[in-house]
Amino acid sequence: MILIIDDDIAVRVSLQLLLNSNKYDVTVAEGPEMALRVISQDKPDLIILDLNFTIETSGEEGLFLLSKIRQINPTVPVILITGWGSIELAVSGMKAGANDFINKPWNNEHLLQSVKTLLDLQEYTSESHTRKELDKIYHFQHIIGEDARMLNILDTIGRVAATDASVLIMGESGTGKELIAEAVHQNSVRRNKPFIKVNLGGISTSLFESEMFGHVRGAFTDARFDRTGRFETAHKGTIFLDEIGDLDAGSQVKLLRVLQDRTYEVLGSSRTKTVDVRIVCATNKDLNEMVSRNSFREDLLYRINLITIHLPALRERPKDISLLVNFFINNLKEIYNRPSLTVSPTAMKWLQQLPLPGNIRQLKNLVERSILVSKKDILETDDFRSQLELSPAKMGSVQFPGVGMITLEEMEIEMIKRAMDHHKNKIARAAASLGLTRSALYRRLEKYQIPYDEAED
Ligand SMILES: Nc1ncnc2c1ncn2[C@@H]1O[C@H](COP(=O)(O)OP(=O)(O)OP(=O)(O)O)[C@@H](O)[C@H]1O
Repeated sequence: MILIIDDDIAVRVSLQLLLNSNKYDVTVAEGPEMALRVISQDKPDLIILDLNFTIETSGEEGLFLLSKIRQINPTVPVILITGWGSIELAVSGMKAGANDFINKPWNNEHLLQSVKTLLDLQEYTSESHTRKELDKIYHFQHIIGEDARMLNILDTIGRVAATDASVLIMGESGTGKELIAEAVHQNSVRRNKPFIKVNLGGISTSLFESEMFGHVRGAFTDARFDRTGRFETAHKGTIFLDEIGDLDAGSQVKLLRVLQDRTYEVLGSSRTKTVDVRIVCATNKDLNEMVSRNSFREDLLYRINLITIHLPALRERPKDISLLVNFFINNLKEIYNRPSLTVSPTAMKWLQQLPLPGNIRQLKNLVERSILVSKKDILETDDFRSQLELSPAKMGSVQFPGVGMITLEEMEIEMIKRAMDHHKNKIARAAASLGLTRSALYRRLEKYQIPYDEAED
């Protein structure tokens, strides 16, 4: 049963009709007292709460009621209804534990989609599965990983793929965000419809609208032909918004509007179009931190993060390194027609100790380059080491201090401290990442009196 809480009879009736005609049982409550009674006695499956439910109270009473609801039932999904002018109220409501918010006047399709998504999500309870079990239920063919955190992630995306919940994938560059986004689509009912990837980092502010919503001929000086926007191409399928943290403030508002109402206008045309898409976003930026710096809109964050996946860096799951290396080798064996290719156990151990700031992408490139350069069937540490030294990822993000700012010795001390810190004082790993032997690292730790624990070796 769905409980609608609103003091406006017109809202109650129209929501009730809409939900009834879509086969949902509905109970209505016009005030807090009745609402709390229904929640305690009848345990609704979902609640729709109008935050501005008494005109004089500017939403305070609604927020208070929400906190009461959460005390009685911490898990029942709550959808808030707010006016466009009170987006801050919606954000406060999300912080207080609501699951979604809809603006008035609402779009029926969007409201029904939100109701269905939240009810579907409630049905799934998490339990741990082995990789074998997951592969029996879902399609994750190209995703390698057996680390417990990866299994958890695969389990989550398998379960939520069937719903229309928005998914936000966070993780460093090269950790497999795009692969996970594709898996969400492939495991959903939308799998036979388009999967459209848009790299938001690569779209300039001036082109954002025309790229995303399309334009008609003559909409602006260079618009010589009609152009179909990405949302229209993705209709009925999934849109993957990559690098969402790179979107400027103006484009954030435009994106928010379409995610909010599922409607947009093609540039140069006054017709409003409706779109039905699943939203999956990815970023390697910390969006929460960006919200606190006011460089990312909080209401937009709440629109995209119903489900958030944090992909671990490869160095946090070193056991997956050997699985990945074998997977890449097996693929490349066929491509390069070298059936006996393999990696020596020592080389495999060495690879597992690498910090790999470029994550899986860097490992994949490293394996491919090493195979191309070495003509041997059994690849040894040196085959990989020589290629790693040429790897752009190794130097990519390094910023050196200006000449005269720091001595070579100070730089060496700093790098050793960082490596020790990064590898949690594990001497062997820190040494490998610095390109030193263990005894060479010990000598330097002694020389510079950097504290270490031999038991950690
Ligand atoms: N779990 C995995 N198993 C096998 N291959 C993987 C896995 N994760 C990533 N890869 C491969 O690593 C490369 C990088 O992955 P992907 O592009 O998905 O990363 P990303 O996190 O989206 O990177 P970026 O942030 O730079 O866009 C791809 O070639 C992908 O096929």
